[in-house]
This record gives sequence, C-alpha cells and structure tokens, in this order.
Amino acid sequence: MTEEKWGEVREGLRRAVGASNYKSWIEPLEFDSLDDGVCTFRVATTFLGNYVSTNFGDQILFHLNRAGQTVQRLRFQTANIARPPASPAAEPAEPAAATDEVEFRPEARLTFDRFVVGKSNELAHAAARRVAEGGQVAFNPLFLHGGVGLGKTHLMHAVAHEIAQRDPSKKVIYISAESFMWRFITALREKKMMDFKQMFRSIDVLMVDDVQFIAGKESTQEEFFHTFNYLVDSGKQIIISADRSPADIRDLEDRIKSRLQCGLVVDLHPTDYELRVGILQSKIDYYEGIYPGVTIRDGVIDYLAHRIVTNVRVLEGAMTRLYAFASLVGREITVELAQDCLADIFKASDRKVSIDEIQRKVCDHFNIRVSDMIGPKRLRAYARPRQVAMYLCKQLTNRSLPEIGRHFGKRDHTTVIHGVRQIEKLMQTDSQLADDVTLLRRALEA
Ligand SMILES: Nc1ncnc2c1ncn2[C@@H]1O[C@H](COP(=O)(O)OP(=O)(O)OP(=O)(O)O)[C@@H](O)[C@H]1O
Repeated sequence: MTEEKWGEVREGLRRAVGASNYKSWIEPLEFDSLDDGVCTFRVATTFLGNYVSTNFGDQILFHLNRAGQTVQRLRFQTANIARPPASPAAEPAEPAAATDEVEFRPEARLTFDRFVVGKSNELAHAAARRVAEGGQVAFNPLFLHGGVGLGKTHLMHAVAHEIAQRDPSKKVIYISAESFMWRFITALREKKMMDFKQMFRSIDVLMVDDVQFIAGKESTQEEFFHTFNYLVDSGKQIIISADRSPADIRDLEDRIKSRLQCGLVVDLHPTDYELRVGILQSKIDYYEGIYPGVTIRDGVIDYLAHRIVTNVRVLEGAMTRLYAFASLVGREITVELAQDCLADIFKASDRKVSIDEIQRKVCDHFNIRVSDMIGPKRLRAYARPRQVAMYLCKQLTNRSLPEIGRHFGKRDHTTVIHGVRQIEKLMQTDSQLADDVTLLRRALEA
C-alpha cells in the first residue's frame, strides 16, 4: 500500500470516527508497511498504539479492506515520533505553546440528546444539565467520578454544547489534567507564567478531565489550586472528573481535596442491564448511518447487554466491530455472528468473581460470619448483608437466580429476586447503604 492510499483510507476514517477522534488518534498514525496481510503503523507511544487498536482497530481494518487492501491484522510499532501526549478528548493533536488558547470544540455526537439516562447515572446527568442551564448554580465545582467509560467526558462535552447554544459568547474550556500540567511546565520553562495565568483566568466554564493525574505533582497542584480558587471566587463554573472521589485520590493535598468536595460530588455507578440495553438501542441509528444495509436481528442487543458488563466504551467497541464485520462479509448481525466475532471481548468481560468470594467480602465488611449469612436467621443484622451479597452476585456473576439461591442455604430464587429488588430500592434512599455497596463492588472488581 502506498502513503497516498493510506491518505485516502484516512479520509474515510475521518468521516467514520468524527473530527475530534480523527485528530487525536488516527492522524498521528504513520503508515509503515503492509506485508502478508499485516499492516504496520509507527506510533509515538505504546499507549497510543494500544488505544487505537482497542477502540478503532476494527474500523481501520474495515476501511483498509474496503479500499481494496487485504489486511487481516494491524500492528503498532513504537517509533521515535515527536508528538504530544494523546488525549481521548477533543484537544489539538499538535503541541500548542503553553500560553496558546486551549482549543476546544466539543465532539458533535456527545450531546445530552445522545446520553441515555438510567438509575446509575441519573444524578450526574441532572447535575450536568443544571450546570448547563447557567445562571446561579449552587454547586461549584461539580465533581463527576466513576470507573472508565461510564460517560464523564460525554457529560462534560454535552454541557459545553448546551452552553454554546444558550450563550455563544461564553468561553468554555475542556482540558485533561495531563494537558494542564504539560502547559504549566512549559510556561514555567519559557518564563510565561503571567500569560498562562491570564489565559486560564479568562475562562467562564473550566472543565478538567481525569484530575487524579495531578496527584503527587506538587507544583502543578499548587497552580491548579490557585486557578481553581480564582475562578470559583469570580463566580465561574468548574466541572472536574476523576476515576474516584476526591477523598479517595491519594497524594492529593488535603486543602485541594476539601475544595473539590465543597461543591457537588456525584458518582457514576457501573451500568445495569437496562441501561446497557438502552444505550445499545440508542446507537443503532448511528451505526446504520455508517454501515447502510447492515441489519441487526432481535435478541442481539439483549445478548450483548447481558454478556458485556464492563463499560460503555467496550459496548460501543463491540457494536463497531459487529457492524464492520457484518458489512465486510455481507451478513446480518445475529447472536451467532456476535459469538464468533466478539469471543475475545466476551472473555475479557466475563466476570471472574465467585459467589464464595462475594459472601466472604460482604461478611468481612458487615462483620458477620458466613455461616450466619447463609443460615436461616432472619435478624436484620444478617438479612441485610445477605441481600447485599445476593445483589452483588446478580450484578457481578453470570449465575442464574436459582444457582445464587442454592449458595445461600438453598433459598428459593424468589427470595433472591426479593433481596436484589430490596437493595436496589434502598440504595435510592439510604446513602450509607449505597456507599457500602459501591465500595464492596469496587473491591470485588479490582
Ligand atoms: N449513558 C450513556 N449514553 C450514551 N453513551 C454513553 C453513555 N455513557 C457512556 N457513553 C459512551 O461511552 C463512551 C465512553 O464514555 P466517556 O468517554 O464519556 O467515558 P469516561 O467516563 O469519560 O471514561 P474515561 O474515564 O475512560 O475517560 C463514549 O463514546 C460515550 O459516548
């Protein structure tokens, strides 16, 4: 394949993945060679290669083959390419000077309309909407936290879209904490701190993604703290995201933790089955637009939502691969096709936690004995942890309800259903219980 051909393929990819993804992830790839069905690209970092392979590999394969190249596999070779750190967000791919305006155009598809709301993300969604409406917002900052691929970045971009629509004069900036640090260090080196400060302090809404990244980086934390204080004191809105709550970010100074906590801290919980179904259904139109003529059989969405429980990004990756593959081989998408085509994703997503492990962890947490949990006693002190464990078994294992019941002293599956529902209901009103369950879940998934 020639460089030129790759140029053509890239154009197709630009339309398929969107301008922002294209700039961050596809443009930095340098075509190296195509031998024996293996297409090799040079990339600046291993991370870039891995990310592209996981998230865009199927689309690249599809577009290469559609352009007449016979490619079965992609290979990413780390080479000495001078590139800035890639970020999954819509930041410029070329290294900007520390004091250049942060260029930010929210990704077109990341709007509130396309964000599917379920129990696990409804509070985060409502808070983001409230911030987007503007006016006096009682909580500043809004701190969104949760595991990977659960929609934090999506919500931030959605806020930016909404604000731009309501008041285009507002300066809304989204930046990853990594990029913030990089700009700060460069400004220090180039003795341009005044310009740096000026630039960040002229913002109306500042969004910082993955703030856990600055933990342990003392001078960056210090500067972040000053910027943060200045903006909040000037009545400007800040939205922060991280993979965990402020209190749980190690090596973050206490004064920063407490400032981050003084607004509204909202957790995006892992998705439940219903939300996964909703998200997959909402994406069908999008995929049908990219792969016209490919149809998906009833039952496939349910199957995927049941099998893939990790995060929404993986769900999307599975859909992309299915559509690309079905389009390539001219077949409709069936459960059988999904089984063939997604075996590796299913394997990675298969829950490995056992019922025994869940019971032990829950008992440790509530300080009771496993024999009491599975025994006949109905005291609240045993019944509640039992229901929590049943709920976690339903969420974290592929075991059927009767199987779960058998592990809890041969209880009937209706008892398990009752226990699961009870916990779901209580988590809405009892924040202590909700925290307990979240903590246990994270510990078991870790
Ligand atoms: N509720 C949702 N409805 C529709 N799409 C969603 C939802 N949640 C996540 N997604 C999609 O899943 C993908 C990953 O989401 P996003 O990048 O916002 O995750 P994140 O929480 O920021 O993850 P990370 O911590 O890895 O950056 C995106 O393509 C996003 O559009």
